[in-house]
Amino acid sequence: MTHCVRLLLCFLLVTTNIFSQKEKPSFSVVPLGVMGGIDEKNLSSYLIAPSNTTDYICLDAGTVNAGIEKAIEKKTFKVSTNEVLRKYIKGYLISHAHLDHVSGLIINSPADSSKTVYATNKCMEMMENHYFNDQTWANFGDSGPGFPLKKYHFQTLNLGEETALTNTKMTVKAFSLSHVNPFESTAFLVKSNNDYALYLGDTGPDEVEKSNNLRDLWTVVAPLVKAKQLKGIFIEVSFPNEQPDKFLFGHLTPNYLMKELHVLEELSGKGSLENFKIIITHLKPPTKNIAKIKEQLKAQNDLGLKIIYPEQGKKFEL
Ligand SMILES: Nc1ncnc2c1ncn2[C@@H]1O[C@@H]2COP(=O)(O)O[C@H]2[C@H]1O
Repeated sequence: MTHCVRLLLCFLLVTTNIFSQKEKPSFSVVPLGVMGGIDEKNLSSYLIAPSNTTDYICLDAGTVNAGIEKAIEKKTFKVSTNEVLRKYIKGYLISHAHLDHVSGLIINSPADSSKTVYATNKCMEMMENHYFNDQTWANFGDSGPGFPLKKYHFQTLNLGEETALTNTKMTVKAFSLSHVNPFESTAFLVKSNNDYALYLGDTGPDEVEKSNNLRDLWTVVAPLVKAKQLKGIFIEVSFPNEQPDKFLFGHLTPNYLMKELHVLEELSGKGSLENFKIIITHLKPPTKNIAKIKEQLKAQNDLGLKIIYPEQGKKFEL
């Protein structure tokens, strides 16, 4: 073998290795529901697991059963609906107690297996007092009113504290969001090995909510963006830019999303969001508004974001 050929082989080996390392995914995501209303078969709910495992945590649970069925139809899962529900889903992280984020959990609870439901204090109180209260629904939890059936362990998350997600190798940290101040929603920073995914429940922009919650969150995750450890951000855009601030109801538009992500970029460094994966959640019907949101985001994407529109039942990697 000539010297040149040896050099070429070395170069190929090194570059293939670099590229394969760079592209190695950390998380598998299966959206069970992606819309911000009104279709009850397709409301906010995202399964996330370390890549190549079926140890999923469900981020919000607006739609569960219909989403699993769609995933089976799309050949994402090759087992029964019951097996996905009972065995693959190891727990639920609930961002806030609005019905479009919890109705799937409530309706599926009689058929579910024993697992943990994680939420911050106020959200947990609302779920206990208004849903799993032995009146509007049987109390499948292990605390709260009536006769707790103890199927679910209700685990309250302390803000900013790293908490293990039982039966997975992932952990989570919760951060407060504002969804029509003073009503709170939550962002979840999920960790697997040394990589992270950030999921935001419904949120308004700081400017409209008169809050620092998003700036505080960007400050926490900016070093992870810089270090390329944050693999993607799930964030909502509910309305097109034409929606007046007074009718935002604690949500974002393309203008406000881009404003917020510019704050993140200021903190993480110029160019740091190029090709960064932003998964757009909670698009609200009608269809013409959704088309408008997509056009506006495309036109306003001056950060070079890789914008992803998740599809119900279709798996993707981060
Ligand atoms: N004051 C209001 N008037 C009309 N609709 C509202 C009002 N507050 C909330 N909503 C709607 O109720 C929905 C509840 O879920 P969302 O936060 O996704 O979006 C909210 C709005 O679409």
